[in-house]
Amino acid sequence: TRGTDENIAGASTQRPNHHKVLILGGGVAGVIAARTLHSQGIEDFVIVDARHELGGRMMTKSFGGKVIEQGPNWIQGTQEGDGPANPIFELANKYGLKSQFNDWFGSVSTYDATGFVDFLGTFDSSGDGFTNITILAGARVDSSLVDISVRTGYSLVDAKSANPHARASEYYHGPLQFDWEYAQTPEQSSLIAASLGNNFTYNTDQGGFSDANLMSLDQRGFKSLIQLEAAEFLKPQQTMLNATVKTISYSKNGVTVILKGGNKLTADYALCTFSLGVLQNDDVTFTPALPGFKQEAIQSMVMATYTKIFLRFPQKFWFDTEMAIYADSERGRYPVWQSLDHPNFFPGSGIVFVTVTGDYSVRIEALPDSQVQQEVMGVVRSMFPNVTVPEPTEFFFPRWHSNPLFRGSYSNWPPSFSSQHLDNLRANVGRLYFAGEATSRKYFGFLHGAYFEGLGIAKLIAECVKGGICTDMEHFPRITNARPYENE
Ligand SMILES: Cc1cc2nc3c(=O)[nH]c(=O)nc-3n(C[C@H](O)[C@H](O)[C@H](O)COP(=O)(O)OP(=O)(O)OC[C@H]3O[C@@H](n4cnc5c(N)ncnc54)[C@H](O)[C@@H]3O)c2cc1C
Repeated sequence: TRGTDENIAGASTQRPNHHKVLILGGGVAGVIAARTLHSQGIEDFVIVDARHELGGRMMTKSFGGKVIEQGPNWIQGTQEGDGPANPIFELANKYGLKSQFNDWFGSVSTYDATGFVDFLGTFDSSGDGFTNITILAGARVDSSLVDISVRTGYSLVDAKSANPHARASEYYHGPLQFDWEYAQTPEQSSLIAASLGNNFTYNTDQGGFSDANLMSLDQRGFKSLIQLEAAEFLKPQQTMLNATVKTISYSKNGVTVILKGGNKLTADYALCTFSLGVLQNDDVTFTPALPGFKQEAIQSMVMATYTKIFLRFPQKFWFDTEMAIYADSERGRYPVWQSLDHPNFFPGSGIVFVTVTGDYSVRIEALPDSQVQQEVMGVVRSMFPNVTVPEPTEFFFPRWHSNPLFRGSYSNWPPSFSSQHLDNLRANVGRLYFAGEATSRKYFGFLHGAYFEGLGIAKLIAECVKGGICTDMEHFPRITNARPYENE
């Protein structure tokens, strides 16, 4: 139990309190930042994390005799030929991660409140608007037009979802694979950022990796790839686990961090990789308060929530496809189902899970488990009216939005967030730097976004540490309108 808040008190003699660099947070961004410093010959750093292990949102759970993923599950975009590779895919190959291609579009059954109803025709045609909406977004970027919401974009390309079947299809994989990917609605999301984000990851013509989604089934957990990578270079004194940061003081000369329990760490530089949600919720106090441009950026990006609800039954009674869509009259009500009791995944496990997102996730987190279970079972029974469905033997869902170490699952870019806001979200303040999935302009929301940000920002810090040029990252003190609202 190295480095708990309690035992650090007596550890001041064992470990120095001053370092060249403090890496706050040991998720993908933090571990890759540490590896980057190490590869630049900088060893005087320590990763500080509140949890008992590295990996951050890559978090597992034992459920129904299997190790299941509470957080990320898929390598989104892999590699085509010798094109650019998703670095998470490269780590998966390096560590022999057990994974399986997940057929999101070709292995789908469709249901509504009356039971099985074949609306695959509607589902397939809901993908047709995809090209149109990304073309629309690209044209707006080329002409420097302002951003609009994905909903406005859908309407402009005439991809209007008029009934529950169409709305459930849109939720799952409408033109931009919507809520199920972005964890918020088309109304809440930026057309430009969602379109470009999709292309940079999935579209090989636009520099993307591939359109494949590889699902981790590894019983060491998806997290094992980042933990194994860390084990290759980290020395025991370079991690401090079970250590919660309460206060970060920063200046042009250095950074001081106070942990829960009162212990103090100082450093020449610090990299904060805490989630956007943590920064938004004042879980950590900054002294001095972060400057206005930084606070506006933090509060303008959105921390969305994506919730997988797991159920285990004595035996399988459901669809034989990998996926199913349930079209409720209320959009976003228990819409996307995945069978883990499938020959490709965990046959014989009796496990199925359903995903909800955005405001619906926040809603269910406020309810007791028993009520959520009751609602979910109501849906299951309406999907399978001819089956006597028993209660599940196990039921679980994580509460990402309420978790003080995350406050949501990943960021989503709203239409009111400008490209300059992203620069401001990324920018350093004094010797305090920021990195994580939310600071990635191209790959926000993804594991590879966290990876590239950890890498890129740690390189900047390494240049500073090594005494090279250390300039402030570009930021915009004021983001202004092209035209004033009052023109008289
Ligand atoms: C439900 C869910 C599903 C997802 N699905 C996918 C997917 O399929 N594919 C994909 O590519 N991405 C997916 N993601 C996104 C992916 O998990 C993230 O982009 C990535 O893990 C973020 O890494 P990070 O290093 O930026 O942040 P984190 O992993 O959040 O790391 C930050 C660390 O800071 C620590 N911390 C926070 N506050 C404090 C504090 N006060 N003191 C000390 N430590 C603190 C945390 O414990 C954490 O370890 C999913 C995420 C979730 C939650």
